[in-house]
Amino acid sequence: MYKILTLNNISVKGLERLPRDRYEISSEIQNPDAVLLRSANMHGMEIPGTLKAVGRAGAGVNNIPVTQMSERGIAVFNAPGANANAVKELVVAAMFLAARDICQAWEFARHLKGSDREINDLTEAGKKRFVGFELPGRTLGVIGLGAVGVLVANTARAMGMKVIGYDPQITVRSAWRLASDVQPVYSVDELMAEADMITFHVPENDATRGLVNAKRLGLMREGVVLMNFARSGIVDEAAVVEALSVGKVHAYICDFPTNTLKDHPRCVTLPHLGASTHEAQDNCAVMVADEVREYLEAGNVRNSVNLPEIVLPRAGQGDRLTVVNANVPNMLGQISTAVAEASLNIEDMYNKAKGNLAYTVADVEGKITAEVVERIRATEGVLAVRVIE
Ligand SMILES: NC(=O)C1=CN([C@@H]2O[C@H](COP(=O)(O)OP(=O)(O)OC[C@H]3O[C@@H](n4cnc5c(N)ncnc54)[C@H](O)[C@@H]3O)[C@@H](O)[C@H]2O)C=CC1
Ligand SMILES: O=C(O)CCC(=O)C(=O)O
Repeated sequence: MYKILTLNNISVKGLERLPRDRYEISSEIQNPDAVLLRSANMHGMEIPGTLKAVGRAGAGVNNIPVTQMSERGIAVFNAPGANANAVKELVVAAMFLAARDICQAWEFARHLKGSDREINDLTEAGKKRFVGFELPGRTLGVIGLGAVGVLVANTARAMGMKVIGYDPQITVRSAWRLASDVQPVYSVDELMAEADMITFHVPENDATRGLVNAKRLGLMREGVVLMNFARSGIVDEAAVVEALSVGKVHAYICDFPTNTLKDHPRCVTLPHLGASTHEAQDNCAVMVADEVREYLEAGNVRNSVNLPEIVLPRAGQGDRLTVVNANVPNMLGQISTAVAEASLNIEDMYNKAKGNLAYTVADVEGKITAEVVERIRATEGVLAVRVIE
């Protein structure tokens, strides 16, 4: 029986992928084989010695101590693209919220007092405060052209906007999907200087933290609109509030309320709703549950952020050995020697590296003994060993 610890509510559609005769799932389980979560913060959490996999039902993994997981040979999975449409739709909504001052106008209307005639008079007198602008012809800058950024860029093009994009590590898959008339720029500064509206779709990491700061705000056009549905840390909030207060930034719409932002009249903060649609929750949960199940039951790796992609069809009737190890020389030699010296023939084998880690899957003829496992486990650089019958 595999034990799954959930740290957030995971859609039932996803949990249904883990059959109850093989999986015990609870938010309080001890000694879990895997953790499933959404935005729960795993930093500082005691990592159970039994843990083999972490499944993030979403895109961003900055709430997971990935380095620490890698050091223990624990696979971390996510659900790339599974919530991208949900985020895109909210970003498109944000563009209209900002262009037409919809939240501010609604707030004005909600506070009107008097008879309906008086309210009508106040409405007609007050509406000039909310004259907006239209999107066609405006320039949208998209930083990060991955699953979300590509959808946002393509939709903005379809709405008649000029779109410029920056992503020095764009994948071939994203490049294929991106509308051909989205124009690339080659630096963040260039994008910031040329856009009327800017949207961020990058992970939060050392390279993107503080991406928007006072210096960069100085490069932007007067009355620029900023939208952040990526992570709060990529924006220096104090600098943005200052720029909002002097009118340099027309509006900041984001998914991350803080005390600095939530009451500012030109800032709209939503409660991290980007992925909060039934469809996205189902998509993410199904994708990540399938990935974790395939890893636990077959040792195959799909969509891991720290292990290489390895999907090896099962060869023969014998055991499958899986080893996570440091990506250093002679690991494969030592693993296969341990197997060979136990007189086990390897029928099929796959080894691949990703960053600091390497992963090996080997199907052998016959049973792998506890002695072989212990020998491999004791090898310097080996982080995790499993035998799948
Ligand atoms: N508000 C919400 O509920 C959600 C927020 N997110 C956030 O949005 C981020 C992006 O999501 P996806 O598009 O699904 O991820 P993705 O991994 O498909 O795309 C991220 C893109 O950013 C690019 N990138 C990385 N560093 C960059 C840099 N320094 N400058 C420019 N581009 C850079 C990558 O090359 C990649 O193409 C996630 O990491 C997550 O933090 C994602 C989904 C939901
Ligand atoms: O699960 C959620 O609601 C948050 C989604 C998110 O932030 C992500 O996928 O990176």
